[in-house]
Amino acid sequence: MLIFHRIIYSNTWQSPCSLLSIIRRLRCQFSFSNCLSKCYIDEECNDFLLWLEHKAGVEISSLLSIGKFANGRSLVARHPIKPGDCLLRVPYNVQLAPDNLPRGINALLGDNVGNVAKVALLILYEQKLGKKSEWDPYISRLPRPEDMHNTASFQFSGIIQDVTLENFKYACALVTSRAWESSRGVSMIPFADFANHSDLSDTTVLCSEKKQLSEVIADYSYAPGDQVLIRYGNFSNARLLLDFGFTLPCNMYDQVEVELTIPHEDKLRQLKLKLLSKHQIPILKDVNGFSSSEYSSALKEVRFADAQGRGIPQSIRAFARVLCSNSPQEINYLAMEAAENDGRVARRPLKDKSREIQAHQFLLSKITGLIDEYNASIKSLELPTLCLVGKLDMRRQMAQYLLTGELRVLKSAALWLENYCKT
Ligand SMILES: C[S@@+](CC[C@H](N)C(=O)[O-])C[C@H]1O[C@@H](n2cnc3c(N)ncnc32)[C@H](O)[C@@H]1O
Repeated sequence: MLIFHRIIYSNTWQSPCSLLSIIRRLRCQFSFSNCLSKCYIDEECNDFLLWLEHKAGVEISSLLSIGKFANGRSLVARHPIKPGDCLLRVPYNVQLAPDNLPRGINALLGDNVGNVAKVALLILYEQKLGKKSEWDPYISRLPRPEDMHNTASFQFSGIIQDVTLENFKYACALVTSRAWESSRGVSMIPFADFANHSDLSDTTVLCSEKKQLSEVIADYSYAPGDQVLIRYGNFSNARLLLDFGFTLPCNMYDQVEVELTIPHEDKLRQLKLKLLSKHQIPILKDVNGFSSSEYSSALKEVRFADAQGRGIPQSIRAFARVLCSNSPQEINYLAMEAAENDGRVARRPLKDKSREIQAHQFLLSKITGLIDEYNASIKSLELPTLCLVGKLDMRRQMAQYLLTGELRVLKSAALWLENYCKT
């Protein structure tokens, strides 16, 4: 996956000033200032900014420089910054996209080669040119393979000679973790790609087709030395780990994929499956047309345990109601009710309260089972015999953040379900 950007349709785009954004701003400023003491200016990387400005023929940023933090390089305020200031502006002509690939290589690529693979091949091509590459000051400052932790796997197309599977994987990981979706397919945006991510930041990379540039506008005030964090997207820790090689200690976008299945020994299985597929609950099929679970849905943190709150997704509850029905009459009734309303099945509480509670207790037992599994996994990471150092210890911490974040989501759902069953 890639980083998302927003397209600017006018020159006066501003982020909405909602209560959420005010809370985010306060929390962001707290987390920015937390990083201050650990920042060092990366002089070598700032020579690269001068080179980029020279290549672009325009100023890219007068307010930011590249600093070194505990979690790698990042953009840092050079001067006081106020909301609305333009933090950086990178013209399209100094961005790397699939159309930068030399024609000779492009001609060898079939239609099946995607944009990420094309930009990855472009990076490898420029890397091979070394100092002769017009992009060398940028390419040589990209992270090395040993600095990366992405867990995504890739298809190898074997297009260019001397490109090994290992360095192709590395180049694809570079692209997925630091390129933006763009009108040119996928674009590496030098300098902007030194910005680190925070789930709490409202700041994103904006893209103006009219001005042919990408820009970042400040949403907050910064003092010199503050780290400027942007939001790559509303990404869970699982997604961050897979595509970017890091996780956050408390990620507000964490979610857990819950899979439910109708047992094969259930005599009403076929009737239930028919009802579900007829009424907009998609039945999952794997690539071979088989399925180990009939239903899967993303569970997000339930912020208010109060059973009256929005609670867990309606579609999961609907599936549980169908799953727990125990007579053809009950199933027919659900079909009839769906037809009489908006066509969606089992969206209303079952008339028989004890059956409604049963369906929710079934969900609660599933989630409690998952909680036990998560607790066991977290415990196994704490074993004193598991003596990990350096990179491995860092990866252990990433796994811990991932598991504890998902456990938090599961616990919030379990609490909501308990309250629902009680009341
Ligand atoms: C777009 S680059 C940002 C610049 C990068 N830190 C560097 O040194 O070049 C994205 C990468 O930065 C790192 N990163 C970004 N945000 C982070 C965060 N909040 N915590 C830890 N690592 C982060 C991850 O390695 C990620 O793949």
